[in-house]
Parts: sequence; C-alpha cells; structure tokens
Amino acid sequence: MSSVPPPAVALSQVRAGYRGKQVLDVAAAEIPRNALTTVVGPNGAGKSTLLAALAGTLPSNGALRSRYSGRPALVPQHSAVPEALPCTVFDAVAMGRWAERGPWRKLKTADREAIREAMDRLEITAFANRRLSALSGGQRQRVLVAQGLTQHANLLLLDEPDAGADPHARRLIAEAVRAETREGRTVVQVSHDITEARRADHCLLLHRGRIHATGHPGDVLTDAAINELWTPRAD
Ligand SMILES: Nc1ncnc2c1ncn2[C@@H]1O[C@H](COP(=O)(O)OP(=O)(O)OP(=O)(O)O)[C@@H](O)[C@H]1O
Repeated sequence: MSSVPPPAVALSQVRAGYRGKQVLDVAAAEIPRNALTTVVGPNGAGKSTLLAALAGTLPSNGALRSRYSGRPALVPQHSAVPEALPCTVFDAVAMGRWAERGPWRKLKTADREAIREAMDRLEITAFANRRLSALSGGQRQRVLVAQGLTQHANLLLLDEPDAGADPHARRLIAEAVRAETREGRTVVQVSHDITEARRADHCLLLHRGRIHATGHPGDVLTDAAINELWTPRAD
C-alpha cells in the first residue's frame, strides 16, 4: 500500500498582516511535496502575503510547519523590483546564487552551470550582457524567474511569474516550473490565470485573507466558486 508523503508545509491558524492590520488568517492548509500548488483569489485576497509568510520575509503567528531542507526561494512580482536596478541580466540571475555563495565570493563551476541552465530554460542567454533596465517587462519577468531557478531551492515561491509575459514566455515559465517538480522540488505559484491554475496539482483559493477552498484545482476552481468570488459586491 502506498502511503501519502507528508506535505512540504503544513499551516495551522497562520495569521499575518502589516502595521498591526491582519490581512491573512489561514485556519488550515497544506502545500504538497514535489508538486505545483497554485494560489488563486481576487485582488487583495492575501496571495502575496501568504507567499511572504511562507518565505519567512513577513512574520506570522500560528503554526507553519516546514518539512523541506534549506531556504525557500521567493520570486516577487516584477512590479515589486526596481526597473532601473543597475546590473546586467547575467548579474541579476547570478544573484540567485548569493544565498549559497555570499554576494562577494567568486562563482564556482557549479554556480555557472546553474546560471547557464536557468538562462537557457528561460531563453534569456542572448540578453546576458544587457542592462536589466533595457529589457521589456516580459523579458525582465523571465530574468526574475531564472534568478529563482538558480537557487535550486526545495521550496520555490513564485508571485505571478507570468504577469506581462507573452504566450511563448508563459510556456517557457510553465515548462520551467514543471521541470522543478519533476526534479523533486515543491513549487507554489500565485496566478490570475485560471486556465493555467487548473493545470496545477493542488490549489489554494483565497478570499479576504481566508482559505475559501483547497484541493485539486478541478474541485476548487468551479464555475460557482469563480462567479461567487469574482462578482463585484456592494459591500
Ligand atoms: N506593505 C503593505 N502594507 C500595508 N498593507 C498591505 C501591504 N501589502 C499588502 N497590503 C494589504 O494586504 C491585503 C492583501 O494584499 P496582498 O498583496 O497579499 O493581496 P494579493 O491577493 O496578492 O493581491 P493582488 O492580486 O492584487 O496582487 C490588501 O488589503 C493590501 O492592501
């Protein structure tokens, strides 16, 4: 009989917020191991806040039990990254190795290999020496995802990685994410694209900071749930 592996992260009564204002209140949720979990919900539902709590960049109360080794990698929304960051595409992707090497140490062969592989996957090798500020929004998005991939983190957190990306870039990002789970990593991805979200292994549907539903995307992202959550209300 096959047993279900323990989740990579189990959340229980997790609360988080900003300057004393609570915006996230997750009673219970799980992030399955070696799988792609998509986090969906209307604007302001608390998706980025949940990712920040999982990344540990935002303090939270409650129990957030992690069963993966190493540090998680967080790829923020590209709107959260200064456009004029004074570095090249290669430098930006290489920053992904800082957690392991430190910012000032020389890159080793393994670092260069991880950077090369991530840049190839996102098809940004041709831009390696371009300034990040000279790229389009969609190209910059691919650089951020490549920076996340180079970290080889067991938990990869992506906040709307395909926002502003064209169909080809979306496919590259989706394929890169799938390769991560095939290689035994756990990925959590915030998305506004319901079609893309339906392709995930697991789904957390957030509404007003709480879990509205969780489970297989086919069971969670029903027409009824979508109509209910995305229909503007008077309150
Ligand atoms: N730095 C911050 N300071 C204060 N309030 C914040 C901050 N960041 C987010 N919030 C508030 O927390 C709530 C949840 O925001 P969050 O960014 O997590 O939502 P989201 O689901 O990711 O939204 P979107 O789909 O628009 O990206 C919102 O009401 C937002 O105004």
